[in-house]
Amino acid sequence: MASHSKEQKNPKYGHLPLSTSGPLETSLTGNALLRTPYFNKGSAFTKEERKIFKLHGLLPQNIQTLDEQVRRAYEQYSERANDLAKNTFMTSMKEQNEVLYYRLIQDHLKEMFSIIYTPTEGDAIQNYSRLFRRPEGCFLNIGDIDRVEDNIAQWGGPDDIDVIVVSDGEQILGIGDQGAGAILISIAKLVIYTLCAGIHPSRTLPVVLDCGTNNKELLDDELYLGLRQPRVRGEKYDEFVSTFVKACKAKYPRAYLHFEDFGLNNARRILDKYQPKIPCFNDDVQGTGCVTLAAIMAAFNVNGVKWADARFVLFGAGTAGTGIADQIQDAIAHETGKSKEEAGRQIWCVDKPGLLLKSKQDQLTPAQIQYARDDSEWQNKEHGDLLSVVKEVKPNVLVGTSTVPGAFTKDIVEEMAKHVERPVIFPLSNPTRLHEANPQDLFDWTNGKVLVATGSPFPPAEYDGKKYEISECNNSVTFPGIGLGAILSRTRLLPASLLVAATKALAATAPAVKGAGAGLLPDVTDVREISVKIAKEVIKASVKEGLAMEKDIPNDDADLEEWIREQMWDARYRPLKLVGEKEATAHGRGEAGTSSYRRAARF
Ligand SMILES: NC(=O)c1ccc[n+]([C@@H]2O[C@H](COP(=O)([O-])OP(=O)(O)OC[C@H]3O[C@@H](n4cnc5c(N)ncnc54)[C@H](O)[C@@H]3O)[C@@H](O)[C@H]2O)c1
Ligand SMILES: O=C(O)C[C@H](O)C(=O)O
Ligand SMILES: [Mg+2]
Repeated sequence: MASHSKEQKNPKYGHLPLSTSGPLETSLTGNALLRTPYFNKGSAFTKEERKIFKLHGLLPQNIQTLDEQVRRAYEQYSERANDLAKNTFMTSMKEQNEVLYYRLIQDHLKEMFSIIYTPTEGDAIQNYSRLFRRPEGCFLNIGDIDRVEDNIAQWGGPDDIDVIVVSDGEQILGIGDQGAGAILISIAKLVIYTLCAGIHPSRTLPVVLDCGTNNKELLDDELYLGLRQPRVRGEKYDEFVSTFVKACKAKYPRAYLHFEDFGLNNARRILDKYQPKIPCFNDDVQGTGCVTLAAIMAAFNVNGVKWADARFVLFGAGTAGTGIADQIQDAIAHETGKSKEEAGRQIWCVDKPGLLLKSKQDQLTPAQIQYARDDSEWQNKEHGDLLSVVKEVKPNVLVGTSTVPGAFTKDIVEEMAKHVERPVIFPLSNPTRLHEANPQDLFDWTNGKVLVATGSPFPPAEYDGKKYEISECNNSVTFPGIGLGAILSRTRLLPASLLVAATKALAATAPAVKGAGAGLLPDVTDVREISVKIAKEVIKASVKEGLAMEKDIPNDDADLEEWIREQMWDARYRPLKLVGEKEATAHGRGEAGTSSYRRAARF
């Protein structure tokens, strides 16, 4: 056992273990208790609880186990006609009984991951205003900046929130501007934090920054729920983001801030501004970079390519593409001792106008500029399209974050396979229909030589009578563990060194070396254990950098892992303890903000 005590030593920054065992305290009874998803056990309330919490007459007589409830719920789920209907079923389940919701997913993780997350969540986001039944999360209005702090404050006291996921909805997956529907990406990412890293579900806060939308379909839709106006940009936008960040810092000083699916012109800029000031993370830039780098490391272990010689072509040099480029550049520099500038010369970025060139610098974003090539290298060489670049560069690795479906054509892939023995090809654009290539085609076009990973889940490919697992190279493999490490160490900042530690921890778990047919990255069913490993390395790196505010972190590796596991929330019913009656609040999170609810939520 880890040697920490359960007392709160320093209420502001010191030790506050996220214990997840023992009774939950609540003042709710009767219908109010049944309607509070965090406490509701439905038919699983025990005889004793039914008496104490005044539930007689409100439930059928038979008392059931969580397993029995899961069986029934799974039958209901299975009867839904399509993936989107399954997604909405799961949303209702979450609104009724949180433990049952998470247990149901945990027991059918492989099957349900794509329903509650990418790609089906993308469809739910596109249909947000049509499928809407009940609000969840915090909706901030750019027209009402003065209210931001009050709005944020509604989720409890300074110790009550561990992680905030925020999106402004401008670039949701590869489906563009989804306005207020972006609240669902914040919610989905938080579900993954809980599911994959045991982050306590009541200590999370999903937020959408509603800045308007430029999506004409939404603006024309009379049922659209967000601000019906063009996106606000410029100073007002920056003031909105900055007010939001300040409010988070003021109200929840211990919370870790995760930015998701911001537009190309804002994602990197916002990260660069806040990364030196608060513990924050941009999932599309950094999470994607970490998981892709780990997958490349795994691929190099299989095909024996050396970092010093490797050539990379990145197609779609936007938020994710340049995030990946940065991680690759750092890895080359670290592995070979080359300068960053030299390392960058092994990376070729292709975007809409073709290869990024220095002569076009004024059209490039600051994140792209460092990868722009000297025009002199390309005189008399074709560089306007991906095939020409592949012909010249002869890359070992080709990554797609372009949102252009089918962009990795047979010609391009065959050209790549002519020059390298085992091409590494990652079509990463989500959702599924936007992938640059289908993994089965990649196997067929390369005579089974390709090493592949994809942004969304795919079934195994088959070649020459053999099955090949297709690993999901999605930031969901990394961000939960990074968040867990950041939260438990209460890291003051999240600099690159902590992300390097996370990437190495993930790469060390790669199964591909174990034999042909295995994927490059671990399977989603192993993700909780992988999150422990990632969190452990993030925590150690935070301590090493002098950034950890948590004082009670065990030194010994085994103790540290145990300490992490102990604080991970798990979907099971805990005994309830009545502590003085009150009514539930309207927003359905229980008595958020009152001490009894919060005590209950933590202990
Ligand atoms: N697998 C993952 O974990 C993961 C993570 C983040 C993003 N993504 C996916 O990557 C894609 C891009 O996301 P983003 O946030 O970087 O978006 P973005 O808008 O910031 O970047 C997209 C880039 O692709 C370029 N592009 C568009 N059309 C092109 C074309 N015809 N040729 C070449 N380049 C073209 C754009 O100019 C832009 O630079 C999305 O589909 C997203 O779902 C996947
Ligand atoms: O949300 C995902 O599935 C991954 C990534 O953050 C994306 O924007 O595509
Ligand atoms: Mg994203």
